Amino acid sequence: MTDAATDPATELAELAAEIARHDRLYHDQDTPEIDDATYDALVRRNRALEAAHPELVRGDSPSLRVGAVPSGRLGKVAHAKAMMSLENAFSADEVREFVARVRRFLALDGDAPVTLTAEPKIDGLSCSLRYESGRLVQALTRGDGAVGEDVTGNVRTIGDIPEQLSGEVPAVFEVRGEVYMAKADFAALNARQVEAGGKLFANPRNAAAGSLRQLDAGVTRVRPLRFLAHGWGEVSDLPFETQAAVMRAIAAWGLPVSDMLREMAGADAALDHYAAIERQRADLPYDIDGVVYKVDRLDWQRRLGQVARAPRWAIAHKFPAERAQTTLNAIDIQVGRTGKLTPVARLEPVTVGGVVVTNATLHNADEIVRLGVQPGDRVVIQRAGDVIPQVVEGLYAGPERAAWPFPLTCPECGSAAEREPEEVDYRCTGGLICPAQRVERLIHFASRHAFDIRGLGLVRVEQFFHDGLVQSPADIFRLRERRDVLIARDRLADLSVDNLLEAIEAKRAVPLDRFLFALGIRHVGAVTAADLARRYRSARALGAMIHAAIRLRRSMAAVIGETERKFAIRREKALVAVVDTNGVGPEVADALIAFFAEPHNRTVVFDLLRQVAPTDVVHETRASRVSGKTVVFTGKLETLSRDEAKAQAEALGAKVAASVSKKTDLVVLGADAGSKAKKAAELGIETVDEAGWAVIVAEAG
Ligand SMILES: NC(=O)c1ccc[n+]([C@@H]2O[C@H](COP(=O)([O-])OP(=O)(O)OC[C@H]3O[C@@H](n4cnc5c(N)ncnc54)[C@H](O)[C@@H]3O)[C@@H](O)[C@H]2O)c1
Ligand SMILES: [Zn+2]
Repeated sequence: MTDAATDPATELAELAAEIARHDRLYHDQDTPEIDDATYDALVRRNRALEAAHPELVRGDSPSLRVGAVPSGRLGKVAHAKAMMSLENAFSADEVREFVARVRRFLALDGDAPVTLTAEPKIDGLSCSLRYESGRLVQALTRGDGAVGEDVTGNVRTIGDIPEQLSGEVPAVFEVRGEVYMAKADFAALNARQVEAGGKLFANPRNAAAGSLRQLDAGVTRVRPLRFLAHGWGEVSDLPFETQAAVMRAIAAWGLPVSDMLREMAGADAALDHYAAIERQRADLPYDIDGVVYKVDRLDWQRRLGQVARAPRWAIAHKFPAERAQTTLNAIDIQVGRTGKLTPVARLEPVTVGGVVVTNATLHNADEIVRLGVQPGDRVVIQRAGDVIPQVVEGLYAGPERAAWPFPLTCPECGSAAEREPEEVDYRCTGGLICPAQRVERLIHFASRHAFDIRGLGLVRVEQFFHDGLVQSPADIFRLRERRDVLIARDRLADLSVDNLLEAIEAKRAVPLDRFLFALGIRHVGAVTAADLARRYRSARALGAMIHAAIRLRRSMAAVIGETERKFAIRREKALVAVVDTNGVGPEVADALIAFFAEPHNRTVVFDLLRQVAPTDVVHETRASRVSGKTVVFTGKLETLSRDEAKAQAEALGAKVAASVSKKTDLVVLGADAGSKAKKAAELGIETVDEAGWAVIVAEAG
């Protein structure tokens, strides 16, 4: 992923892909790459963007999904009834609001209480056990909620789960609950793994998931897994009226149910039980991360129904973070894959909630100023569950002092670190040479809208990078000199080596806009690259403009009394005038020139220019009805791909936008055009169908 473009639609697309990737790593592969706090921050960002731009909510939005599609070697089976997730509450007020929402939804009057069940939220993985005539016939993991993995054989090795239920069990009854590992068993398992030189598990949840989802049930058998029931799926018959009554029946049939499950009248009683469970938390034999409340009456549950990924009649009340004091020993800067600089606090080790903490995040430069912290200070840190610890308070009380100087160069590559006026994060500008960013940039470079080198995707770029074959874009074009090395590698067959080299050769001449876009300059997306290419037409003309802009940028200095922010804005304005291109505003101009002002980047670009020649833009855009206008395509086009339609519009001098707004001049409606068509009608914007568009293209001079 690149950070070249930041319009909300692009960001939502990137978030959808990024969150889906972490869902796969966490839920499917049991190997999360990021901690839960970082993950939760992505989810929150996504929600905030969706709330601000409801029209941009994607079909594959993370807010509409549960877990991840199983990809492993275990058999996949569709759930008879979807398995859902839970909404979260983080405070007593949010719990009261949940109950108030239930009352409003059901239009309950008076103050008759809403009875809730309350029970611990166990940190394990969801499993659905299907009993037919009381016999266990199938066990499935949650998967993506619609399709789970068949773990029947594995589940049969778990002592808590009976083969045969006793008593009057409905003909079909799916018990749902949590497979988990007790804390002591987890510690013992990891100790055994150390001795055997095996893989260590990060936490009990991870160990439980890894142990249950084994191809060989023999492995599962020797892993100490447990089970607690907390609900049900498909049932042939449910002769009960409340959640609590069903849970009592499940217990009577022989399955474990939490002994802390209670029925409570109203939010306040439930909150008391929450406090009681929290007091016992540390002494419980298993990890819990909150308390789950459910509306007790089943007829009300049915009326309340569900939203996209969770029922309306239940909520998980998460435990708050835990805090401790310690000494801040040092502040280090970490560089992310997109060049973001994150300050990390190195701490005197301290135990918080049973875990030894040595690092905590400080988020960004502003946060350091806000906390007023410096190395040597006492600080308060906080962690919640598996969440990354953070510094939440500085305890320095001495005389006033200057803020800790945030480094203005990237610790990985020495390039300048810059921050835009409206942004909190500093970023490394050495995109093409910074080791922290290079793999991402190379993937972007070869991707479809950039150089479009077939066969050079993520996997190969990563291999080539780690093998030292490709460190910069120009190296890609030197691969032909390394044909022997490529062939000698066991991972590539001759034919595919030659196909790849051919695909690379074909790109020695590439349109100027693609060349520019491929550099992955912040804010220079495909559209901006095309604008610039059309304006300057040749790499030489573009280079001359950039050269002039860099000189101007160097010669500008802040005037007395001017803040950093004001100066940055004044500088951006001046650069916009030099760049002088429709569609290029201050942010883009600044990013573009900052990129080329960095000597390392210029070296990489010149090196690349020895290998490839960007082709000049020769075609004038044709005069047409839509020249200078903004066009939006929506729905499914029959005769054109989206890319081709966009190219046509651009060739006619039009600008293509992703969403309909007051600035839109024309909306082209494909089949099944949905909300955008409606919006166009509301705003009174001209629309044409695909045939109408073809006429406009044909008419153009
Ligand atoms: N670090 C990462 O990369 C990463 C990636 C994905 C998800 N996550 C983490 O996973 C969590 C989200 O996962 P989720 O969607 O499964 O939600 P969740 O685990 O927070 O809550 C839903 C689940 O709770 C379980 N549960 C436990 N006790 C229950 C009870 N008494 N009644 C009902 N259900 C009970 C059920 O299995 C249910 O599916 C977040 O905490 C997130 O941070 C982390
Ligand atoms: Zn760097």
